[in-house]
Amino acid sequence: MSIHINAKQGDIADTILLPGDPLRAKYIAETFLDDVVCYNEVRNMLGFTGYYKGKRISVQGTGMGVPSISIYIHELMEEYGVKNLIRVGTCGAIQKDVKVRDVILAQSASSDSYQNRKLFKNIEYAPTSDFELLLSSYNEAKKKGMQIKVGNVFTADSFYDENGNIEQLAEYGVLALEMESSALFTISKKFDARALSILTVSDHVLTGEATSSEERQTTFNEMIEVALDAAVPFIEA
Ligand SMILES: O=P(O)(O)O[C@H]1O[C@H](CO)[C@@H](O)[C@H]1O
Ligand SMILES: O=c1cc[nH]c(=O)[nH]1
Repeated sequence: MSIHINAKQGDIADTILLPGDPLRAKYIAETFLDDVVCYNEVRNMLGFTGYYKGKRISVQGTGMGVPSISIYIHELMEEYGVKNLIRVGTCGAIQKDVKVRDVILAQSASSDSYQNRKLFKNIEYAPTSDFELLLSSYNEAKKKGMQIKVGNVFTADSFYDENGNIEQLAEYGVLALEMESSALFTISKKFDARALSILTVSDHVLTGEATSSEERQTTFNEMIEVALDAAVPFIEA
């Protein structure tokens, strides 16, 4: 047991999907996995382990923002030995050619979070996803005929940001805003684990367009299937 996850050793697979929303974790487990066991209900941050195409995999809600995901991934890697972590989240697009419902593979994550500045002091550390997981996901998305985007995302510390510099981020190639990937990429490196974020564009920050909940469900399914199929080659048992 760890402070925020009351699973026993061995309850959590070495490969895990990480949605922000714990109910998305439940949806993924119930829709895509077989022989599912719920291993965590602490704070309702649900975690499940089951089988996908015969391979053992877990799915765990992380909550919203850098502090919340940092707690869960730290405990998953330090206490339970998790080795492959794939965030399956939503984001807001800030480029004209990135459309609502597109799926983005986050190659890297810029951020205004203070966490890495505190950690690295004067160094501008560049949080980067795992290349092998990125490549595997890209190939799976192409196999499924999806228009996948790959690039830098922005991990924002505030959802409602009065001083957000969206235009400059867009000018410098950032594709979308979300709230967890920079911490996921940074902390996973420390634990010598692989990490990637796959994000569905739920809304467009420039135009205000947003998906309906039904549409989101279908697009989420594409993202989840990419994540699961990309993860399979990395699962040992
Ligand atoms: O849909 P999730 O995975 O929670 O991701 C996005 O949605 C939340 C904000 O609404 C933030 O956590 C952001 O990163
Ligand atoms: O963090 C997020 C998620 C969706 N849309 C946004 O603008 N920000």
